[in-house]
Amino acid sequence: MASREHAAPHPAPHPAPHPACRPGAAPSLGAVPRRADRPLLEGWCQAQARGFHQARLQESSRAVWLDHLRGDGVRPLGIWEEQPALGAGALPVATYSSYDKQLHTGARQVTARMISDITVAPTHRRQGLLRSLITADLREAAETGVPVAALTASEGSIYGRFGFGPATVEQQWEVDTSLRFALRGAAPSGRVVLLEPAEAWPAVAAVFARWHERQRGSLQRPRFYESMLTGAWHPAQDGPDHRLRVAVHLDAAGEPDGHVAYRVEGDRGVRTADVVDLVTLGPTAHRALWRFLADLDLVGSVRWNHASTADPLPWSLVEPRAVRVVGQRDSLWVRLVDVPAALAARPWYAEGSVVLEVADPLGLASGRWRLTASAGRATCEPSTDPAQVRLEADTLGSLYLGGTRVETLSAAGRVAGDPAAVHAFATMSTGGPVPHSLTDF
Ligand SMILES: CC(=O)SCCNC(=O)CCNC(=O)[C@H](O)C(C)(C)COP(=O)(O)OP(=O)(O)OC[C@H]1O[C@@H](n2cnc3c(N)ncnc32)[C@H](O)[C@@H]1OP(=O)(O)O
Repeated sequence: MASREHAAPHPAPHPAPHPACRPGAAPSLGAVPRRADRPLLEGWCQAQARGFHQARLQESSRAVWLDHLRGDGVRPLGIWEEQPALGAGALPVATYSSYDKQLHTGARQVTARMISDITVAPTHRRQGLLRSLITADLREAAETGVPVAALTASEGSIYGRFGFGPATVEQQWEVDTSLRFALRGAAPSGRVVLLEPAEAWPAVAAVFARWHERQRGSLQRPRFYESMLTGAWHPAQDGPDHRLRVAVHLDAAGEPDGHVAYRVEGDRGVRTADVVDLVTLGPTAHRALWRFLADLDLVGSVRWNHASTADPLPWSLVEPRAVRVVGQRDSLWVRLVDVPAALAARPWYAEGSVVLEVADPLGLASGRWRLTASAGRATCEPSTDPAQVRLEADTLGSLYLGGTRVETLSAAGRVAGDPAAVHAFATMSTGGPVPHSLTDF
C-alpha cells in the first residue's frame, strides 16, 4: 500500500520516493533522467498509460515522451508502493507531471504551471494521492513565483476543489462540404501548398508561434506537437501517422499565414476529413484553408474538434447551417496561484476599484484583495477594507481569461456581494477577444 503520509487527508508535501531512490532523494525523477532513472521512467510511462486505459506504450511513444520530458523540463512525479506484493512494484500507483510554459492573458504572457498525466491506480483511488501530488506542486509553484496553473480535465468534477475553473471552451463541428458549402464574397487570395508534414513543420511551427503571440488564452505547445504534426507519431496508434496531410497558406508576399493538418478517414464512398490542427493568422488564410478543405474530392464533410466560439466560419458562408455544432466542452482550466501578479498581468476594460474576497481551500489565493484598474491595467494588493465582492478560487480561475462574464457567474450564485461593487467588477472585467487555446496536454 502507498505510504500512509500520502493517503492522509492533508499529506506531506512530497510523495514517497521509490525504494530504489537514495534515502532522502527528491521524489521527482528529475527534468533530465539519469541512466539510473530509466527503469523508474519505464514504469511511470506504463502506469500513466494504464491509468488512461490505453494500451501498453511501445518504443515510439516512450521516445516521444522522453523527448517531451527533456525538451520541456517536465517534472514527472510518481508514488510507488513501499511494500509491493507479487512483484507489482515496477509501476507507480500514481503518476503526475508538470512543467512551465507561457500563457497569453490578453495583455501579455505569464508563466503557467501546466499540469498533466495524472493517474491513480484503481486499487489506490480516493485515498488522497491526487490531492497530495497537486497540492505539493501548486505550493512549489507559489514558492517559485509561478502566477497561474493550467490543465485540461478528463472530468469536469475533479479540479474545482483545487481552485481550477474552466476558462476557455471549444466547439466540435461537423461541416457539410458538399454543394451546400459556398463562401460569401470573392474567392480567397493567396496560395495553398500541400506539403509532406515534416517539410511543412517549420511553417506550421512559425504560424502557431505568431498566433500564440496574439491569441488570448493560448498556451505554448509542448514538444510532442512536433512529433504529432510531422506525422512521426500518432498518439492513438503508438507509431507513425501515415494518413496525416498538411496544407499551408501563403500570403501575397509568400509568407505562411495559416495551416491545416488533417486526415481523410474512410477508404471508399463519401469520406470525412478530420482536422487535426487548424491555425490561421487572418481572414484570408481562414477562408482559403476552409475552401481548400471543402474542395477535397471524395470528401463530403469535415470534422473539427477545437473550434473557437468566435470562429468566423459560419459568418463566411452563404448557408451558415453547413456548420453543425455537435458538441461544446471546456478546454483550458485555470487556477490563480499568485493573485496580485496574475490579476496585474491581464487586461482590464474600465476604471474602478473593488475589494475582492477570495476563498481558496488550498489557501494560495485566499484573502482580501484591493483591485484597482486604470488605463487597461490593474494593481492588486492585500487589503483590510471590508470585502465588496466574494468568490471562490475556481470562479476566479474561470473569470481570468475573460471567457466567462462576471454577470453569468453572479447569476449562478458564484459571485456575491454589494451589487454596485459586483457591477463595477463586471465592467472592469468585460471586454477584449474571446480566449481560445489550441494546446492539448
Ligand atoms: C490534468 C489531468 O491529468 S486530467 C486526468 C485525470 N485522470 C484521469 O481521469 C484518469 C482516471 N482517474 C484517476 O486516475 C483518478 O480517479 C483521479 C486521478 C481522477 C483521482 O485520483 P484520487 O487519488 O482517487 O483522488 P483523491 O483521492 O486525491 O481525491 C481528491 C478529491 O477529489 C475527489 N475526486 C477524485 N476523483 C474524482 C472524480 N473522478 N470525480 C469527482 N471527484 C473526484 C475525491 O472525492 C476527493 O474529494 P474530497 O477531498 O473533496 O473529498
